[in-house]
Amino acid sequence: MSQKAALRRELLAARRLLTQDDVGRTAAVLSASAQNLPELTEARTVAAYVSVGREPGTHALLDALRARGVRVLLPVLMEDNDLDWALFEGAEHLVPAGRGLLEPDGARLGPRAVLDADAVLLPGLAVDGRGMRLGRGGGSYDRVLARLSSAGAHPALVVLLYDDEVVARVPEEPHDHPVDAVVTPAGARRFPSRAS
Ligand SMILES: Nc1nc2c(c(=O)[nH]1)N(C=O)[C@@H](CNc1ccc(C(=O)N[C@@H](CCC(=O)O)C(=O)O)cc1)CN2
Ligand SMILES: Nc1ncnc2c1ncn2[C@@H]1O[C@H](COP(=O)(O)OP(=O)(O)OP(=O)(O)O)[C@@H](O)[C@H]1O
Repeated sequence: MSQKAALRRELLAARRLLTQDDVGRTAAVLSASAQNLPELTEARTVAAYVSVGREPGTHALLDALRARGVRVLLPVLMEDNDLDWALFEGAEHLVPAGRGLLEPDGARLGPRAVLDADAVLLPGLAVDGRGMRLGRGGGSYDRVLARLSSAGAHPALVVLLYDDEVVARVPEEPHDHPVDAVVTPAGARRFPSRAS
C-alpha cells in the first residue's frame, strides 16, 4: 500500500469513531471560525462542498455564506472524477448523488466555473505544516488545483479538518499543490504563501 493510502486508511478509521453528536458540535465551531477568516469574509465567490458522513461539517457555513450574499459554488462529480460546478441555492436544492454525496440540482456551470472563485474550500483528510493536503485519492481536487494554476488563478485555498488531522508530514507527489490555510475546531492556521 502506498504511504498516502496507508495514511488515508488510518485517518478514515479515526473519523469512523466520531459520533453524529461529535460531528454536529464540531461543525458549529468550524463554521464560526471559518466565518472569521478574511479569505472567506472578503470573497464574493466561494467554491465549497457539502460535507457528508463524518467529514467536518460545512452545512452551517454554506448557509451563512449564502445568507451574506456570497456566491457559493458546489462540486458535481463527473464520471472521470473531474468536477463540474453548480450554484448553492439552499439545502432544499441538494439531492443525493453517487458515493453518498449531496449535490446541487441547478444548472451545471462547467469545470471552468471554479476559476471565478476568490476562495476554494477543499475537502481533505490531513494537512501538514507546509500546507500539503491529503485528499480522498480520486484526484478531483488535484485537477481543480492544476486548472486554477494553469489559468493563472490564485484563490485562497482553505481546508477544514479535525484537530488531529494536522499531521507532521503528508507524503507528497509532484502533482500536489499546497493549501494556504486550515481551519480546525482549535482555530485557523496559515501556511507560508506559495511562491507562484
Ligand atoms: N463532501 C464531499 N464532496 C466531494 C468530495 C469530498 O471529498 N467530500 N470530493 C473530493 O474529491 C469530490 C467527490 N469525490 C469522492 C471521491 C471518493 C468518495 C468515496 O470514496 N466514497 C466512499 C463512501 C464515502 C465514505 O464513507 O468515505 C465510497 O464510494 O466508498 C467520495 C467522493 C467532490 N465532492
Ligand atoms: N492534474 C491531474 N489530472 C488528472 N489526474 C491527476 C491530476 N493530478 C493528479 N491526478 C491523479 O489523481 C490520482 C489521485 O491523486 P492523489 O492520491 O494525490 O489524490 P488526493 O490529492 O489525495 O485526492 P483529491 O485531489 O481528490 O483530493 C492520482 O492517480 C494522480 O495521478
